[in-house]
Formats: sequence, structure tokens, C-alpha cells
Amino acid sequence: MTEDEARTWVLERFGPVATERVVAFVAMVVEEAAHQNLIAPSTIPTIWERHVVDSLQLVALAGPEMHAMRWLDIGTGGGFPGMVVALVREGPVDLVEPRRRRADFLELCVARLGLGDQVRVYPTKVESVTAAARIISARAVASLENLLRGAAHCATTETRWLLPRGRLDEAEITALQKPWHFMFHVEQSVTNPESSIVVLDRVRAR
Ligand SMILES: C[S@@+](CC[C@H](N)C(=O)[O-])C[C@H]1O[C@@H](n2cnc3c(N)ncnc32)[C@H](O)[C@@H]1O
Repeated sequence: MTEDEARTWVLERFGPVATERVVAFVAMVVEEAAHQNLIAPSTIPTIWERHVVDSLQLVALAGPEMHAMRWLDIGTGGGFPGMVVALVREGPVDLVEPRRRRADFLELCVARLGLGDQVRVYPTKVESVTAAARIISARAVASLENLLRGAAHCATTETRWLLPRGRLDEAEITALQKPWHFMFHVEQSVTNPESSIVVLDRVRAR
């Protein structure tokens, strides 16, 4: 997918208004990336594919009935996927990011992009967040086991977990079945056929 194709992918799915908001956010990330490490520098030239489309593919996996439901993103970093998701959907989004400078950047984006009524930034680890969500996402943050252990208090059995994982590690899912009950399926990433997104439903501790 070229950068032009990635922009078209976003435009066709989310429309011109949302796409303009994403354009503004991408410009802020690129500018801030000169001052702090938000995304790998080598991925800046391909930011639309590697980070924007990679984030926004999760919206379809959340399902249309989840459009207005609270979404919590663990370890948002420089905004992926949670901030980009907030730019294209209506429902409330909580961004959890303990690194102070990254959280400050997210707060600045919320103010500049007029997202104050929709997005909350928690400058802390998810373990100390007290918010319940119907959708929980986390990209490149921790093992599945640590994610479930750290964020289970933010979930109910109705919560859908959307977890981009890179190359699928079936042993990791098998190991997860010992401490947790859940249903799962695996989606292939649209940005990298070798990467997977693990979708967990009806998660509860055994
Ligand atoms: C590799 S970065 C990924 C950032 C972003 N999700 C992305 O894909 O570009 C991992 C992020 O998770 C955050 N993090 C690590 N442990 C966390 C925890 N327990 N709760 C919330 N965030 C955490 C880190 O501060 C860091 O910004």
C-alpha cells in the first residue's frame, strides 16, 4: 500500500471531514517526532500505512453496534491506535499513557483538535485507571497475559479486546487459556499479511 493508497483507504471509509482531522493529527505527530520518540523514525515516511491505516482497521473489528461505546486504548504512545480512532468515530475514547511527555503531547492534540468532550487522557499505567470500556485496544504494549491481568478491571464480559500482535504466537494464546476463559478469533492485518489482530470476547478469569 503506497501512502496515496493509504490516504484513499481512509477517505473511502471515513469520509473527507474525518480524513482532514487525521491529516491535522499526522502533521502534529511528524512535528513532535523531531522532539521526542513517538514512532520509529524509519516509519515516518510511511506513517499513513504503518500507523494510520494500521490503527483504523480496528474500527471495523469493533463492529458498527459499538460505534458509540466507550473505547479504552492502553499504551497509546504517540496516538496509535486510540487517538486516530477518536478522530473517525463518535463514541468516547480513553487514552492511557504513563510516559509524561507522550501524555502531554496527547493532551495538546486533544486541545488543538477540539476533542475535549470526547477524549480523556490518563497519564498513568492502566493498572491504576478506573474506567469501564466496551472496547479495549493495545498495540505493541505488553504480552496478552499482562494486558489481561493489567486491564481486566476496566472490562466486563461484554468487552471486546482488539489486540494487534505482529506475527501470531499460538502458544501465547494457548497459555492464556489456563488463567482466562474467552472466545477468540484472529484477523489478518490489512497493512501486513504476516501480522495478526487477536480479537477476544467474553473474557473472564477462571
Ligand atoms: C511500544 S509503545 C507503543 C505505542 C503505541 N501503542 C503504538 O503502537 O505506536 C508502548 C507504550 O505502552 C506504554 N505502556 C507500557 N506499560 C503500560 C501500562 N502498564 N499501562 C499503560 N501503558 C503502558 C508505554 O509508555 C509506551 O508508550
